[in-house]
Amino acid sequence: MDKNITERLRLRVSQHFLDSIAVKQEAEKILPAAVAQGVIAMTHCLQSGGKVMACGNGGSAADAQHFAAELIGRFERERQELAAIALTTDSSILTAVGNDYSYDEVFSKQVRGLGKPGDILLGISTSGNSKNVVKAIEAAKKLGMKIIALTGNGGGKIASLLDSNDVHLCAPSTRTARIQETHLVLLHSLCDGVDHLMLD
Ligand SMILES: O=C(CO)[C@@H](O)[C@H](O)[C@H](O)[C@H](O)COP(=O)(O)O
Ligand SMILES: [Zn+2]
Repeated sequence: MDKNITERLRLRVSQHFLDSIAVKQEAEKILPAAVAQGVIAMTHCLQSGGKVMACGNGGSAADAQHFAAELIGRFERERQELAAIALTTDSSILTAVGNDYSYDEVFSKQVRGLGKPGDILLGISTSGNSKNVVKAIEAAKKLGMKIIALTGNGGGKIASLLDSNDVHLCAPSTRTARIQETHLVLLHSLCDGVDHLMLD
């Protein structure tokens, strides 16, 4: 392998780490209090018989699934199963609703089908503008659900839909990869906080 290529790639990787660290350091200054609000809301919802529904596209779909797995399975410690579902996993629902209605409706129809007042919608969008997440939030709010939104890029359209009952965790970056990396820390912080309130 050409030494120049190796060196160029090594520098790019170093820069990814440095950029990711910088966004996380900025996030640490502005987001912990809002995460605490999210933890309290989620714990209250779960202990009152409610559930958390999570959605997002692409990497954020993976994040939604990752989060639901840690509530149903476990995070770092053993505890009871917690009611969480990712709205990104049923390919029959996703293809039928996408085909018969619109891809914009794939999450909102599940929210209307499964959601109850007191449940939480965890909506994840790095741009804050994905229409299917926006419509899911609109549907959830109509049902009396609370929203925990993970966004970036200033929050996009999603920011304008949220009110003081909701929790907005906006990663301070415009770059999708950096926002997603910060979202993972936020999701693990939510898991850790719920475990802390339930187990300690
Ligand atoms: O994971 C990545 C890029 O890192 C992509 O798959 C990305 O998630 C997709 O482009 C999504 O469709 C972006 O949607 P959003 O985060 O803006 O709502
Ligand atoms: Zn995890």
